[in-house]
Amino acid sequence: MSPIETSLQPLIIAGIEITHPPQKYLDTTGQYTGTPNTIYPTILGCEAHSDGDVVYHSIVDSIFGALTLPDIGQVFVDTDPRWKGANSEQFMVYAKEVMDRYGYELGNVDVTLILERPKVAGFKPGMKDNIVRLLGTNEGRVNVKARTHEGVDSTGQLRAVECHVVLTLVLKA
Ligand SMILES: Nc1ccn([C@@H]2O[C@H](COP(=O)(O)O)[C@@H](O)[C@H]2O)c(=O)n1
Ligand SMILES: C[C@@]1(CO)OP(=O)(O)OP(=O)(O)OC[C@H]1O
Repeated sequence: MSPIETSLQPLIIAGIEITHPPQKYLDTTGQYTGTPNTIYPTILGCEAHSDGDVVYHSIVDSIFGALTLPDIGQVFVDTDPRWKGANSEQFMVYAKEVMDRYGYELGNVDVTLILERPKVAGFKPGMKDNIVRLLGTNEGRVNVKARTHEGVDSTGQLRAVECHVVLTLVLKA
């Protein structure tokens, strides 16, 4: 993540644009302020080749992993101009198609988003709805959690966002 003036795109998480008031951003490199360890307010954006949707990318990678397939970066190469600024929904659609083709459906999925700020509690229902829709499942099988990194390392300093996904696939009858 970085100030939106640098990222040139907003923070998109599980298909939701995370609109928010300026957050206190700690730049330990001094890249933006010229002064290391300066805290200053900024609207955050996501630096990525695509729209950088960390939740969608992590779910796609988990599906590929469960099917013992190559990872998302091998399937959607991050130098390919087709994915520049791409809406990551299409990666989810593709992963669902692959899952179907292999004869599997979602068992359940538990997403843990690690993001210091902004707070995302109000966005969780929309995130969940999008995942349910794209994986062709129901709301009893999808969980979205969030937590901070308690100020520690690049995630705690708002320069990064992390996502852990635990997912099961079930062979279709
Ligand atoms: N970006 C975030 C991070 C966390 N939350 C919610 O805040 C609660 C407390 O999180 P801690 O890491 O401080 O324990 C928890 O319920 C998270 O869901 C959030 O909304 N946005
Ligand atoms: C899907 C891709 C495509 O460029 O998205 P990126 O925005 O580069 O994001 P990342 O999750 O770092 O790597 C996966 C890429 O394959």
